[in-house]
Amino acid sequence: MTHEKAVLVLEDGTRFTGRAYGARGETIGEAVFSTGMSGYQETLTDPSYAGQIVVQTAPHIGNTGMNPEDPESRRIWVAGYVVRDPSRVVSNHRATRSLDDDLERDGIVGISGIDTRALTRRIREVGAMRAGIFSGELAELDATEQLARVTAAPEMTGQNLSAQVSVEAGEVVPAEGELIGKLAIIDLGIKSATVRALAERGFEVHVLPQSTTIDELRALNPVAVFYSNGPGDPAASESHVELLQHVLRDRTPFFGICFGNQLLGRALGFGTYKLPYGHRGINQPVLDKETGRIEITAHNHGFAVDAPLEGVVDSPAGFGRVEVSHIGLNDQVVEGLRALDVPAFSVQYHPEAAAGPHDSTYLFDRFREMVLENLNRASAADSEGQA
Ligand SMILES: NC(=O)CC[C@H](N)C(=O)O
Repeated sequence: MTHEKAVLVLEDGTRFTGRAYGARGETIGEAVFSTGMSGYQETLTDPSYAGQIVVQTAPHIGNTGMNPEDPESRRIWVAGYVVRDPSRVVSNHRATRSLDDDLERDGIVGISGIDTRALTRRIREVGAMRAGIFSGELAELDATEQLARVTAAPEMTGQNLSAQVSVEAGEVVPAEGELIGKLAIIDLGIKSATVRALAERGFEVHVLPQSTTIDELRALNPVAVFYSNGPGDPAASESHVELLQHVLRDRTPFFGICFGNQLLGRALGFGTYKLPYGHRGINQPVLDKETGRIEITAHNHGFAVDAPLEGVVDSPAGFGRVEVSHIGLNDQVVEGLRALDVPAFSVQYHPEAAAGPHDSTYLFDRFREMVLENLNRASAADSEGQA
């Protein structure tokens, strides 16, 4: 355990002095808190956290180390990491490394030993803010200069971060069991648990770069298109919204998760807005309006779709009727959308869990059913055409 000093500075001027943790140096990002008691490996490797300094409200992190099975992507993506009391001992039969090893390997500047409860309350009162962590020599930098560096950084609103996290070239994951067909995933920051859940349901999964064009997509001729979770502001992702509008016009079945839900909302003509401090954790109650069932779900979002919670409305962009399918019960936020005249739906939360409860895996089955129905309808129309 080091006693080297580190400082965390919020853009409202609040300062916390603690110990250096992970890599040394300086990092600036949006400070957000995650209430997950477990699953730090999945949180850290979720590309949706790019650009964010993650504060863990659970005080003791690192106990189970890092293992080769649980990463959600190829690296740690958080811009910075805040832990009250990092575990000094790694104790788990699956662990091959410590959390500290990976934080250092990926150059993640962190801070420990600060009052994470006070910090979380500050974020909850003021809202998500830009923050900086300074350690090594930079911990001694003048406080005014530290604050100036924080406020000079861009805010999360307006940022398009997809290119930073997406694959550069397409990757194919074979289907398990009976093959349904090719599924095109637009990789905006996909997690490996999502790819697995889709491959397990018979899709040959094509993970495509975020820059994929509609001509490239049509050339692949997929049975369906999927938009992943990912970092950044959905309002800054115009090219992905336009691509999705082509997909909807082609009537290719569509499913989206998290960022994918926000982009479906925008493609249908709704707005998106920034939540005061977002939802990040693994025990968020969500109502499925269709069944009346309440699911406990995994969340990680700072933005949300602005659509009427009740009733069926016309898509402002002309894609027919739409309804909000799921509602977050803590604060009545849109947690899912369903189009009634084109084969498309999405959820704002994480049915793939990783980490989190598995209440919502039925959504992958719903998607599979929708794709199969669409294929049956197309082949029935074909044989009618031949008769
Ligand atoms: N996990 C996600 O896909 C996050 C989506 C978006 N970046 C948000 O913060 O709301």
